[in-house]
Amino acid sequence: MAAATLARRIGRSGVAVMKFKSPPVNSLSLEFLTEFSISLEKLENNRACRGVIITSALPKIFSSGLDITEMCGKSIEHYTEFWRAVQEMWLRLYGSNMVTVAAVNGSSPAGGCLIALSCDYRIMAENPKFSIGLNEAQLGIVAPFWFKDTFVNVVGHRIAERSLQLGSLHPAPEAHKLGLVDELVPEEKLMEKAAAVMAQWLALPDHARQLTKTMMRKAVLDRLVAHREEDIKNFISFVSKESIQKSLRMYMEMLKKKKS
Ligand SMILES: CC/C=C\CC/C=C/CC(=O)SCCNC(=O)CCNC(=O)[C@H](O)C(C)(C)COP(=O)(O)OP(=O)(O)OC[C@H]1O[C@@H](n2cnc3c(N)ncnc32)[C@H](O)[C@@H]1OP(=O)(O)O
Repeated sequence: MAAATLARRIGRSGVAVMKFKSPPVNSLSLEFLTEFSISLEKLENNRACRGVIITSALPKIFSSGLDITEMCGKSIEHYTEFWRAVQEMWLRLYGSNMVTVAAVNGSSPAGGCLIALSCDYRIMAENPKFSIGLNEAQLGIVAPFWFKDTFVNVVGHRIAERSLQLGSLHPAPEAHKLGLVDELVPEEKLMEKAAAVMAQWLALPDHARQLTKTMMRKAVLDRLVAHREEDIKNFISFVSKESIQKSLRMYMEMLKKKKS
């Protein structure tokens, strides 16, 4: 597999850097999600690793979100496997005991935004051309409850409600103002800043920080664990509707037309 790549820099600092590299836009295919989850699991089980910085190896794009082609014209079995992989990735990342820092070096719509929101801290390149948000409504689809819960836990109910209903993609300065990202820095300083933030978080005893993180996130994680099969059924019934398939096809066509 060659989708998400992991530069193994778990030196004395105990910090790994994971760089997404799945051209052209780091879309989250089944293969990508599977590799990402396996990489996270390996790091989680590595006692030498206490933190991970997640970033992109591609210019201008952190991740374009779920791979829309995985949700178009496929079988029920495929939708089931795909959605389980999306859930798995989120459960691992949001529930990670490691310190997780997103160094958002490009645009990050929908599932890409979810990855950033699931980290402990988000630093974004201060380029107003880069945007981030849960734009599902713009595609005629609905962000699942656990995307919404993750968003609410970062920005609060009112901002999440407005942003979700409008399917807003916020340019970096606006995302910072809303609290969607914690800091903006010049792109060339992004990794340096991420390492500094990581060092600050790792200065605390792991057990206290981990128990606190669990306390803050457990209810939201438990909700998906308790409703996992129901959530898969919901996804299948939603994505199998002809009206939704039509919306997704039109959106893909719009992306292609935008180029020409
Ligand atoms: C009950 C619950 C039910 C449903 C919930 C489902 C939840 C879904 C969450 C999601 O994540 S949905 C995905 C949302 N993603 C987007 O809306 C992003 C769409 N992409 C873009 O806006 C742009 O591509 C970009 C800003 C990321 C990059 O722009 P640019 O650099 O100009 O590249 P292109 O637009 O030319 O794209 C290159 C190439 O990649 C294809 N592509 C882009 N995004 C996706 C994607 N998410 N999935 C699959 N393919 C994607 C695009 O069509 C181009 O393909 P070509 O064949 O024309 O080269």
